[in-house]
Amino acid sequence: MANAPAFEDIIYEVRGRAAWIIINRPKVYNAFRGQTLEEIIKALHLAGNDKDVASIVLTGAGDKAFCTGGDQSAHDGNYDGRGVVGLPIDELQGLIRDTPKPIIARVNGFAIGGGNVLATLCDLTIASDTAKFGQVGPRVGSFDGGWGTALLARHVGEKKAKEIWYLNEVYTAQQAADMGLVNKVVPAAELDEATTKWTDTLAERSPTALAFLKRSFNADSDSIRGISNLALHAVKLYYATPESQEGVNAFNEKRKPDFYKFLE
Ligand SMILES: CC(C)(COP(=O)(O)OP(=O)(O)OC[C@H]1O[C@@H](n2cnc3c(N)ncnc32)[C@H](O)[C@@H]1OP(=O)(O)O)[C@@H](O)C(=O)NCCC(=O)NCCSC(=O)CCC(=O)c1ccccc1C(=O)O
Repeated sequence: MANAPAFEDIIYEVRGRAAWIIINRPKVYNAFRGQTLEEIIKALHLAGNDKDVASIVLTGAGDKAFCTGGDQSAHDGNYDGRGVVGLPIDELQGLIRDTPKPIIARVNGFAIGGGNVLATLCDLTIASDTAKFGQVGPRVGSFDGGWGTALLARHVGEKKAKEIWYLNEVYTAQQAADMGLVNKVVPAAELDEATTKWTDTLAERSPTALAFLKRSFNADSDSIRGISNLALHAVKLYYATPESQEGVNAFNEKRKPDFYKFLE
């Protein structure tokens, strides 16, 4: 690939007519730090502007995780990068919607926290039968009050979205498909073949029709962008509190958080 930037946290590959963006931090279950998001943003621009690329696949390395959200070991009341909470997360989330090519989440393991939000934002989701989905915010001192709640509720309905966020259960790929969070579940061994079948089909479709369809679907839910921005600034204030820090510390210390003292 000519002039491809050097990446450390991701792998960027063009396979046929599809660009594959693979989060490559398996030791932390493909959790992201500031640099990871910067690299995904660069890769999306690269793929979006490449005339040989018809669609984009976002996935995680290995078989344990798609992405488990923010790297809790790089979270000290703020993450370690650029942006409102030390992550350019709003920029990435907006870019997933604004890139005019279809983006497929290939979910190969845990899609948790901010990783679940990334899958929620992708145009299509294909999952291995071993994948697991869930939200953890109230357990680890975080929340996504924008795309992660409002767009999720459009996919699964508001009662289910509340259950996901309030109870923090882990759902199987089939349960996620039944609730509308996943388009297709395939045996783990067939995940790449099934993903490639989709990207081959997308490569045969009219790119202009696909781009207008994507913009059209987005136009209807774009008011969530403003809510997301507001919620990001709210979460910044929350991250500065001992209550949020109790959640992060408990995860890093592998113990249950003690939130009782914060009840008002
Ligand atoms: C994913 C689990 C449920 C898996 O559980 P289990 O199978 O028991 O494995 P573990 O032993 O827990 O984990 C294995 C190994 O991986 C490490 N790890 C896992 N997840 C993370 C992580 N997120 N950060 C760092 N490290 C992680 C874990 O420590 C283990 O390492 P060892 O060295 O082997 O001990 C479970 O792991 C789990 O629940 N993980 C927590 C996930 C989490 O807390 N994620 C962060 C949520 S908050 C977030 O994502 C916000 C970031 C963000 O994008 C945002 C910010 C502000 C506003 C909006 C957003 C937004 O998301 O939109």
